[in-house]
Amino acid sequence: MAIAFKNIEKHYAVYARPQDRLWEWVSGRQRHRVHVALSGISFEVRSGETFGLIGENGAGKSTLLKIAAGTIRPTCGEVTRQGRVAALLELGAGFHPEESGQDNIRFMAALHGLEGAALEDFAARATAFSELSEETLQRPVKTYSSGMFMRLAFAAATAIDPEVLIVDEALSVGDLHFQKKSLNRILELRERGATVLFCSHNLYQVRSLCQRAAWIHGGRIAAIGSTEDVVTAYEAHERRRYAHLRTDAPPAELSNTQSVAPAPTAHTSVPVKIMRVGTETADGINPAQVDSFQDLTLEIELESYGDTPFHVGFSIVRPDKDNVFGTSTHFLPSRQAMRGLGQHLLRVKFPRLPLLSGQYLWNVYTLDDTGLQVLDMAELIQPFTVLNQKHREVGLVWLEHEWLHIE
Ligand SMILES: Nc1ncnc2c1ncn2[C@@H]1O[C@H](COP(=O)(O)OP(=O)(O)OP(=O)(O)O)[C@@H](O)[C@H]1O
Repeated sequence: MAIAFKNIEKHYAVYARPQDRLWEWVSGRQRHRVHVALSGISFEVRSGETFGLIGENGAGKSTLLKIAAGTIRPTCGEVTRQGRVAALLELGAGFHPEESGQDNIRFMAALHGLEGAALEDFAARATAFSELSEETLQRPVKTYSSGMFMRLAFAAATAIDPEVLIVDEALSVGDLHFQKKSLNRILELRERGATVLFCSHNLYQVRSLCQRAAWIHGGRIAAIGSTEDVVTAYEAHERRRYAHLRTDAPPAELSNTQSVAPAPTAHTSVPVKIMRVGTETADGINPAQVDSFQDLTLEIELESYGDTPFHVGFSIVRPDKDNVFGTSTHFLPSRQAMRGLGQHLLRVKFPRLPLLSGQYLWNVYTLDDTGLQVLDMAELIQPFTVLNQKHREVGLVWLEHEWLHIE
């Protein structure tokens, strides 16, 4: 066991106006309401496992991570940790804003009890990892951009080779290069046997990284167990929650090719951008209306702006976002990433498309060489209708089957 939570409760006093806190103190009469952020949380994170926390905004994930890291105390209950813990929670928490980056690194090392050669080694590794210039490292950290702050925070937190790493997804800000570097560092620590506890809204990442997960809902554990079971339960809940947004009509105009611009990611520098997604049927007739068991080809046009190795993934989804089928070049036995500056054209053939009647859309992704980090995405595009006029089966897909006559 690396972290154990036992009956954790966290209550916050919420004041309607800031001055109410003072009035309460002066008058001795309660002027706040109690917000229960966490209640009845008991579970263990096993040594060496990667454990994910998922849930809606405000569910209590960050609060639980802070309790795990010891930066806040639970109102009641107990948390125990084993091993060297590094926490990446609030950006630069624990840094002295007036001091330089370099001094802050040394201060962090001292906090971990390092001295002499060990301290120098820590400082050298953190400095190298941060990729901040000599000039930047000599400036007070209060002058840093949030990206610089993050580099320093991540570098200083992971330079101790933690046995337990606690990461809040708030840290997935910053440029793509550093995000990838941080992710690789987390994977490296994990490979060496570190325990990782992290929260994320990126369910793809949670599925790919975590052995187990917990879904926190309204401050309580709604589900805990194998990642697939927990994420599936959460997705079902999200679908029910957004059921009123369901539509039977495809959201966009039907056309057989859809340009995808500008890049829908938050990043300005997308190394491998999705330029166009199109479909083709064997008979060349309107690919926005496909018959069941007709051949269909998906065409994905990409542009790579450098030599970044990448993978490509897609999924076929229903208008309510239910995944029908998804895969990626990362799942191919060779796992060989693509690379090369310039345009790339990929074709995916679906011989005798086994989808039955209904509306479907495509999600297309470019991913890094680990298949974990999404570089660019085009979601809910290129709607198409499948008509199953020649057959009478019902459902989403036609499954291979055989009727066996027993008697
Ligand atoms: N210092 C605080 N004072 C009062 N309420 C707080 C405080 N910190 C958090 N809360 C409340 O506790 C609840 C849980 O917050 P928390 O940040 O843990 O949620 P979260 O699951 O991490 O959300 P998100 O996904 O948006 O980051 C929220 O309702 C939040 O408003």
